[in-house]
Amino acid sequence: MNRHRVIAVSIALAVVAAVLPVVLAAWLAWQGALNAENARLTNVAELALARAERSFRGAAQVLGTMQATTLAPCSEAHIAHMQALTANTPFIEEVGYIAGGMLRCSSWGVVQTQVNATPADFRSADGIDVHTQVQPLVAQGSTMVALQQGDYNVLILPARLVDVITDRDVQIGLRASNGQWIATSAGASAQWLGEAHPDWLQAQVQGEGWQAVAMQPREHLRGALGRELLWLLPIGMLTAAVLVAWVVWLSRKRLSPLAELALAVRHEEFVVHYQPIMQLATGVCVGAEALVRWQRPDGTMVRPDLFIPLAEESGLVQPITDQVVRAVVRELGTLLAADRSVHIAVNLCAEDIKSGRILPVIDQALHGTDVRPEQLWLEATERGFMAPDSARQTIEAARARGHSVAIDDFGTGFSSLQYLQNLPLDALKIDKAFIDTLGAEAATSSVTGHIIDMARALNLFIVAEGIETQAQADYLRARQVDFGQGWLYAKAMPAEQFTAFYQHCKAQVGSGPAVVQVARPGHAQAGGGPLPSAPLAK
Ligand SMILES: Nc1nc2c(ncn2[C@@H]2O[C@H](COP(=O)(O)O[C@H]3[C@@H](O)[C@H](n4cnc5c(=O)[nH]c(N)nc54)O[C@@H]3COP(=O)(O)O)[C@@H](O)[C@H]2O)c(=O)[nH]1
Repeated sequence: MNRHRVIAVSIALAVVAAVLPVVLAAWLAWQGALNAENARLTNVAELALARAERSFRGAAQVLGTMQATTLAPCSEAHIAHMQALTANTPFIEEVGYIAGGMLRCSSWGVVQTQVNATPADFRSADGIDVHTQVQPLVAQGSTMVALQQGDYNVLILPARLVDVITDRDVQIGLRASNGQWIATSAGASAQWLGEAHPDWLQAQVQGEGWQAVAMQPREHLRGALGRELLWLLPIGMLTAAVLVAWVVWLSRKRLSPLAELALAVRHEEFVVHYQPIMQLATGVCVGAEALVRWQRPDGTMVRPDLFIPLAEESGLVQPITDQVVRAVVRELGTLLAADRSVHIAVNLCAEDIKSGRILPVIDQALHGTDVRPEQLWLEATERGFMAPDSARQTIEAARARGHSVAIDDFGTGFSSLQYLQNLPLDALKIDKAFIDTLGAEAATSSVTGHIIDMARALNLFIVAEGIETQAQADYLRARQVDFGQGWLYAKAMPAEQFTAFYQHCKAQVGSGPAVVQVARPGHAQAGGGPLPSAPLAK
C-alpha cells in the first residue's frame, strides 16, 4: 500500500472509529431505555393482574360462603350476612340472591326484581359465570362485572380490578383468556386497547385465565433515553477517542520510515546498480561495486545513504544484503560465468562481518550457478572490523571459500592500524573524502599519500573511490594505486547497462587476468604475504 492509500485508509478508519462507538452508545441507550420502559410497563400489568386475581379469589370465597349458608333466604339474618361479607371483602360492591329468574334480595336489602337472563360472557376455570357488562338493578350507576355461582352473584366495579398506582397516561386493561375484555382503567377503552398503536409501548402478562395489558405513549422513552445516554454517551465518546488515537498511532507507525522500509524488504522493492571498477594503469574494467537503491511502488528511487543507516540500526540491512547478493547472481550470472576476469563487490554490514551469517547465504545464491566465489568480493566499513576476533573468523571463512575481502571507506572510521595489520584483508578502499582533496592543496591531501603507502606496506590492493577528475586519476596512477571507481569513468548503472559498458571497455582495451586461479595460494601472513584472490597480479 502506498503512502496515499495508507493515509486514505487511515482517515476512513479514523472516521469509523470516531462515529461507530458513539452510534453504538446511542443504540445501546435506546435499547436500554426500551427495556427499562418495557420492564416498568410489564410490572404495571403484573400488578393489575395480581389485583384482579385477588378480587376474583375474594369473590369466589364470598360465593362459596353464601352457598353454604343455611339462613332463610332474604331473612334479616341472611341479608345481614350478605352485608357483612360485602363490607369485609375488598373490591365487592354487592352480594345478591337470585331465585326463579328474580333478584330476591341483596346486601342492599329485599329487592324482588326481574333479572335479565343473558348467557354468561364466559365461565372461569373454577366454574363461576362472568357477566362483564352488568347494569346493577339496585345501585344504579356504572356498569359492573357480575360473578355468579348457584343462587348467588357478586358485583365488582371493573375499574377497581385494574386500579394500580402508575403514571396518568398509562392505560391498563384486563381480559379473559377468550379475549373478552373485563375491565379497563379510567380513560381507556377496550376497543382502543385491543388495537396496535405504533406510538405506544405495550406489555402483556398472562395469568391463569386472565391477561393484563398495559400501554403507554412512546414519548415516555425520551426521559429513559436521556438517563441511559447520560452514562453511555461519555463511554462511547471515550472509546471513540481511544480508537481514533489508536488508528492515528497505527497509521503513524505504518507511515514511519522504519515501517515503510520493513514493507519494502517484504515486497523486495530493492534494485541494484553497478559502478564499474577500473584498473588505473590500463583502463581495463575489472568489475563493479553493487550499490543498492530502493525503488518505491510509485517509481521514485531512494538513495541508499537515506535508508541504509536506518536499515543498519534496525537489522533490516541483513535481508537487504541477501536481496542484493541474489540480484547480483541473477542479473550478472551470465556475464560472470562467461568472463572470469570480472568481479562484483558487495557491501556487507558490520553485523554480518561479526557473525559470518552472510556466508551460507552467498553459498546458497551461488549454488547451481556457474559463478565462482572468487568473483564476489566482500566489502565492509571499518566499523565491521571493530571486533577483530569475530571479524577474523568471518574473513578467514570467506577467503577459504574464495571471496576477497576489502575494507571500505578507509580513513573515515576509527581504524586501529594494529588490528588492520592483523586482519587477513585483501584490499583497502580509500574513501572519496580523501580523493576529493587531491589537487586541492588541502592539509588532508597529504594523508591520502600516507594511506596509499600504508596499504602498500600491508600488501593490500588499493581501490580509490569517487574519482571525478582526470587530475585525481593521474595522481593515483602515478602513486600506483591499483583500481579506481568514480564518475570520471561511470556512475552506477543497471545490470544491462553495466554489461554493455563492460563489453565496450573490453573491446577497446581488453580484459584483466582471471580472478579464478587454478591453485589459490594461501594468505601467508595477514597484511604481509602474497594476496590470494587478486583479480590482477600485483
Ligand atoms: N550495506 C550496504 N550499503 C550500501 C549498499 N549499497 C550502497 N550502500 C552504501 O550506501 C552509501 C551510498 O551509496 P550510493 O548512493 O550508491 O553512492 C555510491 C556511489 O554512487 C558514490 N560515488 C561513486 N563515485 C562517485 C563520484 O565520483 N562522485 C560522487 N559524488 N559519488 C560517487 O559513492 C557511493 C559508493 O560508496 P562506497 O560503498 O563507499 O564505495 C554508500 O556508503 C554505500 O556503501 C548495500 O548494498 N549495502
